[in-house]
Amino acid sequence: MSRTHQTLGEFIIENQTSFKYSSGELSSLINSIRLAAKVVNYEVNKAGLVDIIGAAGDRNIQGEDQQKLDVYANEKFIQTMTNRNIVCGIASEEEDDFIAINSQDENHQNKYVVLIDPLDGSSNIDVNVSVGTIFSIYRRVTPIGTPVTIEDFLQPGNQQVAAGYVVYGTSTMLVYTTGDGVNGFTLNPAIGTFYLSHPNMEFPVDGQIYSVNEGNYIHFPQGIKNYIKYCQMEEGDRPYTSRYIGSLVSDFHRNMIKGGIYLYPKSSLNAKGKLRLLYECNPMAFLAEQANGKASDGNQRILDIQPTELHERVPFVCGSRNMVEKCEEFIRNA
Ligand SMILES: O=P(O)(O)OC[C@H]1O[C@](O)(COP(=O)(O)O)[C@@H](O)[C@@H]1O
Ligand SMILES: [Mg+2]
Ligand SMILES: [Mg+2]
Repeated sequence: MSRTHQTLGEFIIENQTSFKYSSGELSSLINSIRLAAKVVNYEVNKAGLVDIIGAAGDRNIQGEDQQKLDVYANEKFIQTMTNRNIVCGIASEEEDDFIAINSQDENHQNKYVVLIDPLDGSSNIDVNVSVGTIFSIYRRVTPIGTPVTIEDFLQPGNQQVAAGYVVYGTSTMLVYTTGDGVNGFTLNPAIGTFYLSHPNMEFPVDGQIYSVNEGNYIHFPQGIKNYIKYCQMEEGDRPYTSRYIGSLVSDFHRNMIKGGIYLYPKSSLNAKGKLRLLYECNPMAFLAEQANGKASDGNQRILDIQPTELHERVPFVCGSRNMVEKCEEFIRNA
């Protein structure tokens, strides 16, 4: 039987040369993320049967109760990338500070740092709703063979060399970009191989879905309230459909396929919104732009924001280009 789908491994090798810094190092890094994703997927799929659901008992630096699967996924991704000696530094939602990996060893020639949200959508773990992993990759800016510093992590999103996510849903998919479009790979669990199932993914420029936690409506700025009302009005192709899974990865993935907008605005509850710039908004914004979509904080392009802290938050508006522009218009005119 001739195989119709290319494997992720074949795709990585075939496209290695189209990557301007191509030395095989980034390919090995994506491969190690692929491996860790399979290990985490195995646990996610049997969450409920094994002691992997519920709180782990600790809080992360953001004051959130860490779920057991947050901790497990964090360990697996860090372990895999460290064991394969493929990065010089890692920052994670579940780690207070960045981790330097052998970077002070002058023989250590690794150039990349990775920022990761090991388990996205933690509130959905125990209720069997899809969750994800998000990753963002940069070339270090400090000299090779010297210890990585915070500078290597606080780079604006427009300096990312690769970004992606894994969605653990009805099927498990790995979706990523190296700045040359966005491609999606589906895991065939029977043989543990990812196959190219969604080549050249693109946001439709317009959509009919809006994704926001309307439970926070009264706390939203007037511009956001006006935009939500606009989405709900009987006019033209509206009202749009409201869909909110509560896992950024899953809401983004659906909206990229069907057309839609995801909002996590600032509010009187969270002056800067909830989502983290470095390992949630920057990677999703890079993917969105590579898929002909758009991402901003309501005013400024996410990828041009200069980060100042590892776990800083920003308001997030992301999705189909025309929908994001309409939302920005409401914010400007409020
Ligand atoms: O429950 P809320 O306030 O609507 O927040 C949901 C959002 O928070 C997140 O769960 C934050 O991510 P983590 O689960 O990685 O902390 C997003 O995935 C999701 O979009
Ligand atoms: Mg998250
Ligand atoms: Mg998380």
